[in-house]
Amino acid sequence: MAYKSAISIADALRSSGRATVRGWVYRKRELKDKIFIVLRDSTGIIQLVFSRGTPAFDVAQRLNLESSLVATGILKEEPRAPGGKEMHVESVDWYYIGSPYPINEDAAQADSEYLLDVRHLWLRSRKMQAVLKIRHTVFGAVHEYFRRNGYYEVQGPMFITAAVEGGATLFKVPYFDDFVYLTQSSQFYLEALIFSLEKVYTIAPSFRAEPSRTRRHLTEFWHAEAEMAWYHLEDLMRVNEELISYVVSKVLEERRDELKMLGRDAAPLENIRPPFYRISYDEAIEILQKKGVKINWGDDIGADEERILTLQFDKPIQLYGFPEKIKAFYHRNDPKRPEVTLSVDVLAPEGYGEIIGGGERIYDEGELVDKIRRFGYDPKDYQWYIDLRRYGSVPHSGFGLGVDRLVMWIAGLEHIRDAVPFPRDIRRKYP
Ligand SMILES: NC(=O)C[C@H]([NH3+])C(=O)NS(=O)(=O)OC[C@H]1O[C@@H](n2cnc3c(N)ncnc32)[C@H](O)[C@@H]1O
Ligand SMILES: [Mg+2]
Repeated sequence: MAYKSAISIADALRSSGRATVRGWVYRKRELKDKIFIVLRDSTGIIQLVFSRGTPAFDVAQRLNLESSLVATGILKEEPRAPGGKEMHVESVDWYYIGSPYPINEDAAQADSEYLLDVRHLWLRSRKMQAVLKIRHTVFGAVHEYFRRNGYYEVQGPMFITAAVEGGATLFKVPYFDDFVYLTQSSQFYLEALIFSLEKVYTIAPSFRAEPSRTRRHLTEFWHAEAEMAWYHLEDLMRVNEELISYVVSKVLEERRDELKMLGRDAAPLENIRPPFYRISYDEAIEILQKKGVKINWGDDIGADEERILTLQFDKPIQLYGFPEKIKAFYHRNDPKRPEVTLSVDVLAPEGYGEIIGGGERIYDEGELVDKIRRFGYDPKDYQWYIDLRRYGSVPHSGFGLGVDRLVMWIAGLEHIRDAVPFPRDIRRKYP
């Protein structure tokens, strides 16, 4: 196969003399005696020059945008070409013309809904390629952080039978002659696993029937969750800061070109290291009220309020101590202030807001059953979860990180859909 001897475009740009490259037509410009094709692969782009009177020129004339080809030629310095080099093509060793490509060169102006309709093709764009590489680095760094710090990777089921984060966002699906829900969070299963492995994590999809279309909600999102036996809120906040700082440092180490490609100013990311700002829910309410926000103690702090808070700080905020009534039933109440919980959300700066939700879990059986009832649930629906408190229960904490939201912030994206290869929300289930 001709393309077996091909080198990557990144390697070609570092080479000289004769070489073979392979990839897809990214741009094409036809002059009377020359055709310029910008070829792309997963490593970059290079200008190919075809001269009239050669068999290669005849092939080049027939190629469409996104036609695939393998070409051999001589590499020459050319400061005006991308990467400062171009290839004068001697032969096209293999090619696939394909149909006229439905996304034209000024695609950036195309309607965003159209680009979502053809996302399976738009993934080939330089912008999406950059996002996907940043996403790859983020996922790898999350795995790395946990594995280097003594966590075991585990998996919870995707089919569950009871709400973790409230019944309003459950997807109910038929299950033979019964029904189940798609998982909202693997948390409860990780809590079972700490009695075996003590520190566990998973990166898996979570599903939320979110009725609204916002720039940070999906109906299917990637959720990095962890649970740690013997950890209290202070330990958890340290883990939050270490994890986020490590992920950001890896993106800065590996993906500066991609951040530049996206026009993302990396300066705000240089500052992301422990300690983050730590403000209580009480302090947050005061800050917001002083800013003229009509909010009272006990109200939830939503996206708009988070935006105002995060624009005040140049690092993530660990917002802790939420009132009991605005957090899920499993959150442990502060023994010194029963009206608040030992909970913490991490808010990303620059207006991005919540990326992590977590806290200490109730570990006393009676306290848990009482709170399940007070929140209007039936303890029978949580029997196995209550069992965890019946046998050798221990203090423990955990959290869930929205990985798509983390990618959205780090890459400086406007909408969470741009952080995901095939995004799903209330009006998007195709392709
Ligand atoms: N193991 C745990 O303690 C996790 C806990 N049960 C939980 O699900 N918390 S959370 O609802 O705040 O969701 C956690 C994070 O998950 C993200 N998240 C939560 N919901 C979404 C939607 N709809 N779309 C995208 N991302 C979402 C967001 O970053 C949240 O901070
Ligand atoms: Mg939350």
